[in-house]
Amino acid sequence: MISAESVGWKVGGAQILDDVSLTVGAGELVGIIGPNGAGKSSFVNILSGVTRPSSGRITLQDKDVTGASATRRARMGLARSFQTSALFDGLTAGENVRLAVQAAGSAPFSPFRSAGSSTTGVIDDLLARVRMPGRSRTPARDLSHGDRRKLELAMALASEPAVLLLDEPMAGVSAEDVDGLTEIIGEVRDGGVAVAMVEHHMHVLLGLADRVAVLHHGQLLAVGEPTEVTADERVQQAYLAEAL
Ligand SMILES: Nc1ncnc2c1ncn2[C@@H]1O[C@H](COP(=O)(O)OP(=O)(O)OP(=O)(O)O)[C@@H](O)[C@H]1O
Repeated sequence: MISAESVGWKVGGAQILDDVSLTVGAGELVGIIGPNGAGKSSFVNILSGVTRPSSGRITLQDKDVTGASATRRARMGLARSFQTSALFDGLTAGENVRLAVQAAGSAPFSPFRSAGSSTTGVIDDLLARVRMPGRSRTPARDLSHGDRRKLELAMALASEPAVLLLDEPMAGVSAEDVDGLTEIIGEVRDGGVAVAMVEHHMHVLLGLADRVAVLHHGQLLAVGEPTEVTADERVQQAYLAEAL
């Protein structure tokens, strides 16, 4: 679904990413781990089109998108969530999702268009998918941190993406909400979406991911099934001993 081939990224003489290759297939969840500053967010930015790589190639659904903007990639089926919140606090949960649904729709985007009944149905479905039924009228600013992350997920799912990139979706979330988010993300993957996810909650990621990719100093140190990767001595030395 999405593929990075020998991706490199240089900034001001610093080699942030070096020869990184990784593919995420439909219905697969690949966890991206690595110490702080390893290049995980930079890699997600390159996959999503926020940053152009200095070398290498990105393909999305078998099409070369290396030079394509984030907007174009979104139209081609890619959605992402950010480390920081992207919600409109002054709007309700339902209104936030409605904006995402309308932005994803084929009709010209108008945030001022009133919600049609079909859009309302889609909004309710999306809120139900993220375990927030009946929260449509709650102002976003009144939601718990965990519910905010779920709402962001609902908004990312509004475009019915083929590929979903998640950058620390559980950062700062309570243990109870971590369980809920884990279930939701697992269901998204089981629905056939290719999911790539950066996450510091190691036990969650190792339990959820089909494969794990370890970045270290901008290079791909290892990639494989969670048990394989955690048993890798180089990975343990580089990272896991301190993280687990
Ligand atoms: N726009 C930029 N210009 C210069 N250096 C950058 C830029 N973006 C990232 N870096 C550097 O690239 C390295 C990797 O950063 P990145 O945020 O991708 O790491 P990370 O693995 O996501 O870290 P964390 O786990 O702390 O979020 C860091 O040394 C960072 O300072």
